[in-house]
Amino acid sequence: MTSTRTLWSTTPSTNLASRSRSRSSSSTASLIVIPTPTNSSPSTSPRSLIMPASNGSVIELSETPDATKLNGTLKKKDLKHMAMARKQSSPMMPAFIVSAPGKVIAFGEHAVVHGKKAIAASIALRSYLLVTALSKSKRTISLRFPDIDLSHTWDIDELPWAIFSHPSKKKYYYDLVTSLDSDLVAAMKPHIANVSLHKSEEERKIHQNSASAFLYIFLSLGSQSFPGCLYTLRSTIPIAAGLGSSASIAVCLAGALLLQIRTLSGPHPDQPPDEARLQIERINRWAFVGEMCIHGNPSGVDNTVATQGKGVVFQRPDYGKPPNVKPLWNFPELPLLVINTNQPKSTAFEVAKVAALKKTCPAITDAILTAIDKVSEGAAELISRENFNHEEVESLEDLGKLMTMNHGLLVALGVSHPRIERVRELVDYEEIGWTKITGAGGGGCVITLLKPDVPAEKMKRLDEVLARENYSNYKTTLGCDGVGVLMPAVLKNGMSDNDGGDEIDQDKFLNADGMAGVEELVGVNGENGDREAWKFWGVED
Ligand SMILES: Nc1ncnc2c1ncn2[C@@H]1O[C@H](COP(=O)(O)OP(=O)(O)OP(=O)(O)O)[C@@H](O)[C@H]1O
Ligand SMILES: C[C@@](O)(CCO)CC(=O)[O-]
Repeated sequence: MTSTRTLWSTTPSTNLASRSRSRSSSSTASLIVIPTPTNSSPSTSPRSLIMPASNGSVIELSETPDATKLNGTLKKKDLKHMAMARKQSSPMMPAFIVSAPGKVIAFGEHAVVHGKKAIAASIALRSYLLVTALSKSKRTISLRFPDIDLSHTWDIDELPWAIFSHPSKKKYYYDLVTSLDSDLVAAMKPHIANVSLHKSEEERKIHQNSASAFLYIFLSLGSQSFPGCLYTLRSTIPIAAGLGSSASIAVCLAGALLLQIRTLSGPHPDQPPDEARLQIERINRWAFVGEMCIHGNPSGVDNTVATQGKGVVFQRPDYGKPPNVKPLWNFPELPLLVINTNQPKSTAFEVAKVAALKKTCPAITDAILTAIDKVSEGAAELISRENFNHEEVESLEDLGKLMTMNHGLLVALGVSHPRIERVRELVDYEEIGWTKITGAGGGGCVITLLKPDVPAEKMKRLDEVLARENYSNYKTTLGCDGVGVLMPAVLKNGMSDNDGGDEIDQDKFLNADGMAGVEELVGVNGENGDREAWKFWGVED
C-alpha cells in the first residue's frame, strides 16, 4: 500500500502534493498484440497477447498454451475478444506511459560518488514518458522533449546497429553496465552531433545529453527490426535543480525500452516481490547507463531511488559491482521545505569540481568525505530509532544538527553558492530550522528542516524575502512510489465505470498546460484519487 509524506511549504508554492491511492488493476480500452521481442537475448519470451478482461484487469495470453498466464478472471466475452485478436494480429503495441519520481538527497551527496553512504527519498514531482508506436511502414524514432524544446528524428536503418550488436560489444537487458564503451559512444557521435544544430551551444549540449541517454539505451537494448516510435516526455521536476530530473527521465527511458522489448512481465498486482525486485533492478541498471550519458560519473543513488521509490540508504564502494541499497520503506514524514535558488547548475560540473579537489588536496578532501560518511551513518541510525519522532523537537534537533554539519562539509568541498548561503542565512536568522544543499549544489535546491510550531509571522517574513529575491519553493511529498506504468495510455479522469476512459494521445499530452496540466492529465494521483490504472512494481517486503 502506498503512503505519502507531506513536505511543508511556505507560500506561494507549486503545489503538486499527491494523494494516497490503491494499487488495484486498471480498466483498459484497447486490444493489444505485442510483437516478438526485437532483442535476440537468451531468455526472451514467446509472442503474446495482452488484453483487457471484463473485470478491468489485464490478461496476458502466451502463444504457448501451457504458458497461458491469466492475471484477471476470464469471462465469455473476453474469450471472444481474444479469438478476434488472434485474427487481427496487428503488430502494434498500444501507446503507454512510464513515470518516475524525482528525489531529495537528505545526506551524503558528493561523498556518495566516492564510495560513501547517502540517504535519499523520492518526491511527488515526476517525469512522464508517452510511447506511441508508428505504423509499420514508418522507420523512424522521434524524441519530443518539450521541457527543453528538443525535437529530433532518426532513421532507424541509418543507426549504427552493427557495432552495438557485435558479439564483442553486445549487452543484454540483464547485464550490469558500469561504464560507457568509448567505441559505442564514437559510433553514436555522428547521430548525436546533428541534434539541435540550430540551437546555441549551451542548449545543444543539454539536448545532446538527453538524446545520448536515449540513443545509448535504445541501441543497446533494441535491434534494427525495432518498430518506428514516438517518445514524448513531460516532467514536473525542475530541471538541473538538484531534484534528480536526469535520473527520473533515465528511469522512464530505460523502463519504456525494456517494456518494448518485452523483458518486463509486470507490473501487475499478483507479482511476487522477488520477481518485482528483479525487474526493478533491470530498469535501474539501464537507467544508470542513461545517467552516465547525462552527467558522466553518477553514483547511481538518484536512479536507484527514482526506480524503487520510498527512501534508501545507498553506497557503491566498488563501481564494478552493484551498490549496497538498504530500502527505507517508511521514510519519516519530515517537515521539509524545498527551496529552489533558481540558480542554474550542472551536476557534471560540480562532481568534476570535487574530483579535482580530491586530486589537488587528497588528504583533506578524503577527511571531509569520510566526515560526511559519518554524518550519513549517524542520520541513518537516528531515523531508524524506535523513539525517533518527526513531530518532536528533540528528534528534529538531532537530525537538524547533522544537516548543518553536512552542509558545512559541502561548503568545504566548494559546492555551495552565494544564493544557497543566502537561504541558510535567512533561515538561521529567523531560527526556524536547519538548511542544507540537496543534490549537486552550485545552485539548484536547498532543503530546510523546519522546527515544529514555527510562528506564522516568521514564515511569512521568510516567504516575502524569498519571493522578492526570486527564490521559489515546492510543496510536495516524500517517500512516494517509484517507476510506474500506464498501459495502455488510457485514464478514466472521473468518468463512470461504464465509460471506456480517455485515451492520452500525443496532442493531449503535449498540450497539457504546464506542470499542473500534466499532473491533471496523466498524474499518478488524480484529483479524485481515481488513477488506479497506474501500476507499480510491488517491491516492498
Ligand atoms: N524534462 C526533461 N526533458 C529532457 N531532458 C531532461 C529533462 N529533465 C532533465 N533532463 C536532462 O537532464 C539534465 C539535468 O541533469 P542534472 O543531473 O544536471 O540535474 P538534476 O538531475 O536535475 O540534478 P541532480 O543531479 O543534482 O539531482 C538536463 O540538462 C537534460 O539533459
Ligand atoms: C552530487 C551527487 O552526489 C548527487 C546528485 O543528485 C551526484 C551523484 O551521486 O551521482
